[in-house]
Amino acid sequence: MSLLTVNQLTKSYKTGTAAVNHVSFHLNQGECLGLVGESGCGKSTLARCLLRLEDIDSGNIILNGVRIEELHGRKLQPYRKHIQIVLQNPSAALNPKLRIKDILIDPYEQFKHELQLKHFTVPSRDSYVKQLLEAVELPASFADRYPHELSGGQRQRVTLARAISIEPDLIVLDEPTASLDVLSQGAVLDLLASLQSQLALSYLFISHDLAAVYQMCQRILVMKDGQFVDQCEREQLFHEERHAYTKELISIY
Ligand SMILES: Nc1ncnc2c1ncn2[C@@H]1O[C@H](COP(=O)(O)OP(=O)(O)OP(=O)(O)O)[C@@H](O)[C@H]1O
Repeated sequence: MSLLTVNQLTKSYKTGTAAVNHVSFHLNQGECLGLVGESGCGKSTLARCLLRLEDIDSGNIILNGVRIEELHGRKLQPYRKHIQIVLQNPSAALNPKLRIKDILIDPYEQFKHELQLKHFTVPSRDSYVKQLLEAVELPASFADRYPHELSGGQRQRVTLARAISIEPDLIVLDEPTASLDVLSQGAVLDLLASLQSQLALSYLFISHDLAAVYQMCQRILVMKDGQFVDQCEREQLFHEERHAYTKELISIY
């Protein structure tokens, strides 16, 4: 079943041509959909449009059967809890002045009146934070630390814990392992896969790293200059009939 359907989405900035240009795709419930393309092709812009962090020029974004592209403010709020995002740089994503426990409780505080959690329970704030840290394989004692007291890989686990805390349907992973060393990258990818099955999550997995995309995703979209030039099932990624641009990306990585 389609969780997210995007029709002819276009977004341009005042400074140039369309960063995302008439893009259409769907993402199924439980799927990990890959999005690859070189720097500047429009991946993050598309991600921000899906999160409604940007207004779009035209097109539709349909989430769980509801058109959300024109919703604003309080009307958009109920849909925000269905999509979360994890960004490349966990240091920038975490407020340095807050302890990890306060960072992790924040989305819950924001949405608690409309949440129906199936996996986590909230008998107390401490217990909930402990469950979240456990889910991303961090010690409970990290609750009292500040972000700068964690390694890059541990900080990325905290951003993941925050993203899963309200059990969204979809997480947009925008280069989630790009700032990590190779060992941490592998560990975070394994964790993402295990969280996906435990929490029945769907992912839009944006990455330069074709090996990671191949490992994680069932289907792959290839973007160039704001448009999709190719798409395929995972098994077809290295096939001869791929678009010349896909082959170029494969040859680089
Ligand atoms: N806020 C903005 N104002 C003006 N132009 C922007 C803005 N954000 C992005 N762009 C432009 O839109 C295009 C797409 O950028 P975007 O960040 O979406 O690419 P990307 O594929 O995510 O790149 P990367 O992999 O390097 O993050 C680029 O030409 C970029 O310069």
